[in-house]
Order: sequence, then C-alpha cells, then structure tokens
Amino acid sequence: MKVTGIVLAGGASSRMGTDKSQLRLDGMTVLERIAGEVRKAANRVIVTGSKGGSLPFGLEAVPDQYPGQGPLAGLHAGLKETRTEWSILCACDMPLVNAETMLALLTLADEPWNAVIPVIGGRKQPLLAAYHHRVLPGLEERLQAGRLRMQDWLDTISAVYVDGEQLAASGSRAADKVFFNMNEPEDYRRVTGWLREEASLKNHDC
Ligand SMILES: Nc1nc2c(ncn2[C@@H]2O[C@H](COP(=O)(O)OP(=O)(O)OP(=O)(O)O)[C@@H](O)[C@H]2O)c(=O)[nH]1
Repeated sequence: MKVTGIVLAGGASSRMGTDKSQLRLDGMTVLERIAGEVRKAANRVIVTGSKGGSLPFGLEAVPDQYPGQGPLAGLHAGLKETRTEWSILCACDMPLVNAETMLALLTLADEPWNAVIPVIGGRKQPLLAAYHHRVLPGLEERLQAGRLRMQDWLDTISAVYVDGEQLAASGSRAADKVFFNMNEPEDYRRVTGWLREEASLKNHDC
C-alpha cells in the first residue's frame, strides 16, 4: 500500500520559546529525526506549516490553507496534497517516534475505518495516527466553521483505537516514550537525558 507521511511543523511553540522542529538531538534537528522515521514508513513526506528555510532530505513543504488554526489545519493541508488513500500523521514535537509504530498503525488501516488512533495511558494520540483521505471534506467543513478542537473532530469520524499493548511489538521503545511530546524546555531536557541513557546502554551491550 502506498502511504503519504504528513509532518506537522506549524504552531507558535510558545511554551518552548523557540521553534520545536529546529531543536537539536543527536546532531540533527528534531524535524530531520522525525522525517527520517516517517520516510521509512511512507513513500512521500510532506511537511505542513514549517516556518521557512530549506527542508532536509528534499522534504516537500506545504503551507497551511488555514494559517494559525492549529494541528487540524496542518492535517488538512497535508491531506489536500496527498494522492494516496492513507496517510500517516506525525507531529514534529514527538522526537522519539519510530517507523515500526507507524507501520503497526498502518496494518489496521482498512475498511470500514477512516482513522487508526493510538490510545496510550488512556489518552488519545491523534498526532501520531493514520488517516484516510475520506476525512478531508468533513475536516474542511470544520475549519471553515472555526471548530478547531481535534478531540471533538475525532468523535465525528469512524476510527479504530489501538492501545499500547497492541503496539508493544513495534520497536524497542516503550509506547509512553514513543508518544512523548515536547512542549516545554524541561521536556526537551528529559528527551536529551533518555537518549543519553539509550546510547550508554547500547555502548555497554557492544
Ligand atoms: N501545520 C501546522 N502544524 C501545527 C499548527 N499548530 C500546531 N502544529 C503542530 O502540531 C503539533 C502540536 O502543537 P501544539 O503543541 O499543540 O502547539 P504549538 O503551537 O506547537 O505549541 P504551543 O504554542 O506551546 O501551544 C506540533 O507538531 C506543531 O508543530 C498549525 O497551525 N499548522
């Protein structure tokens, strides 16, 4: 199945105080890191809402048609551009995502569902999820009406929900870390610490 990757890179990053997509981890930007994983699961990668500058790896930038309207607007911009039935959406502030989790979600991407949404620790995670192109008209209506809450929109689409146990076989990282999202400087420091620990465990194994 051909799949498009849509990376959300818009928003104000106001809590972080600096563009989250450009934070550096392990010698690369968070956007480069995430796009590298999305690329393994998708045939084409689109970045929506990025704040200018050239994108790495020849990623395609697509501007939001509803600027400043949040993640739903970023998903909308990506889906408008896609030619595939299914897309995998990934926020650029989830630095520990892996392709295995995306591929696991895509195994459920089929009739009668229009979305495959993880639920981790009891919380829906629509910003690392799979969406069918069919959701686009309803999404457009909501944006036109200024109804921007993602959680409300989810109630209007036929989605299958997948818990952490079902995704547990996907890669080496625990689901709570895969879905960890960075909002504040403290979150960035935590991720830096986890990566350092992972690297030192790997060194011990060698
Ligand atoms: N394309 C696009 N992406 C967005 C938009 N708003 C937020 N995002 C992305 O959606 C994800 C979650 O964003 P939030 O943490 O809710 O908002 P934020 O603007 O990044 O951060 P705050 O200003 O601190 O709330 C991140 O990957 C953002 O880059 C938008 O208007 N357009």
